[in-house]
Amino acid sequence: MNKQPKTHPGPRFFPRPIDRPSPRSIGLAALQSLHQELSAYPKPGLVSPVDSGSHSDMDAATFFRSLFSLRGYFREIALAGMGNAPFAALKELGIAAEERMLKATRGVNTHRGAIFNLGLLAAAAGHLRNADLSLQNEALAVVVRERWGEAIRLHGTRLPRISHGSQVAANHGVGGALLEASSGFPHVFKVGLPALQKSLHQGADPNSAAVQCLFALMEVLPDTNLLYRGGEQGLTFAQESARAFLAAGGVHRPGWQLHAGAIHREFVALNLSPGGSADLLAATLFVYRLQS
Ligand SMILES: CC(C)(COP(=O)(O)OP(=O)(O)OC[C@H]1O[C@@H](n2cnc3c(N)ncnc32)[C@H](O[C@H]2O[C@H](COP(=O)(O)OP(=O)(O)OP(=O)(O)O)[C@@H](O)[C@H]2O)[C@@H]1O)[C@@H](O)C(=O)NCCC(=O)NCCS
Ligand SMILES: Nc1ncnc2[nH]cnc12
Repeated sequence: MNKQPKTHPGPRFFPRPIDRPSPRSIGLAALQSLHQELSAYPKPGLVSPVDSGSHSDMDAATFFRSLFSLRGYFREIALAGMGNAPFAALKELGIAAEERMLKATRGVNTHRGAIFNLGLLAAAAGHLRNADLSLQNEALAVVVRERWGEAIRLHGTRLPRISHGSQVAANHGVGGALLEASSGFPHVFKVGLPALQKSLHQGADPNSAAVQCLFALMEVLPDTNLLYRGGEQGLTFAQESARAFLAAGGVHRPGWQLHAGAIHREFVALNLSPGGSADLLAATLFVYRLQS
């Protein structure tokens, strides 16, 4: 009999897992990403270990306490994603994490956006791991959009109209965190990730690449924190500052820290803070870690 060499039946039959992160490693990656976002400097108007930017009610220590309170949450929500949990179950975990965060910070909102954004991405990572599917390309985005997108939209219509985000939605007609999540984090996958990867590829160190990524997000994101504090004028100012920084070469220009530092001081003088962009920077760093 003519013996044929054994061939691999191909990916259709054995979707070869490229990456199978455990819930524990997903949780760790989320915390590391939030820590990396906090440490990045200079970031316009935002809190870092160097200063509190435009925030009088919090500093880096507040963020560390907040991070400590979230240490079990991302692992738990990844596990829920592995168990194919519906959005209602994820929401319960998110609300409980928000309560722990507010207790740890004595009522200051440090990580509400991150609990929501990175929580959904962690659940998506758990879901893909359970199905033995790769996390590469836009797989995480597709899971969030297709599994939970509709429920997130519905959740948004039922929220009490008291949050800053919902006031901005009513006054300026932008969708903020809810629209970003329900549509599968387009700013993370189409803006943040390419900017981070390109900057690293061009030789930037991790801190500089994170700052470059933040400016790329700020240039285009309808950031509800900027709109809440500065109205349309504040958002436009922030987007134009980011555009000018990037057009001048961003972090790839020698001495870029002086330019970024000057923008930081302008934001502080105007009491502006791009909190939504900072959250999406953390979400981008998280996706990058999961895919690396
Ligand atoms: C669904 C919720 C997250 C509620 O969202 P909503 O839009 O109603 O409102 P906010 O309470 O304003 O929170 C949304 C936060 O999301 C971040 N964000 C802003 N723009 C965008 C964007 N375009 N895309 C993605 N994310 C965005 C941002 O987070 C950062 O800002 C927070 C600080 O904000 P604030 O309290 O307004 O503080 P200051 O500017 O300092 O105000 P003052 O000092 O002047 O008072 C900080 O947390 C950053 O992370 C937005 O603020 C949610 O509440 C909800 O439903 N939660 C329960 C469900 C859940 O979490 N589930 C998780 C698993 S599914
Ligand atoms: N570093 C930071 N400073 C202020 N608000 C934020 N929201 C998320 N990260 C932040």
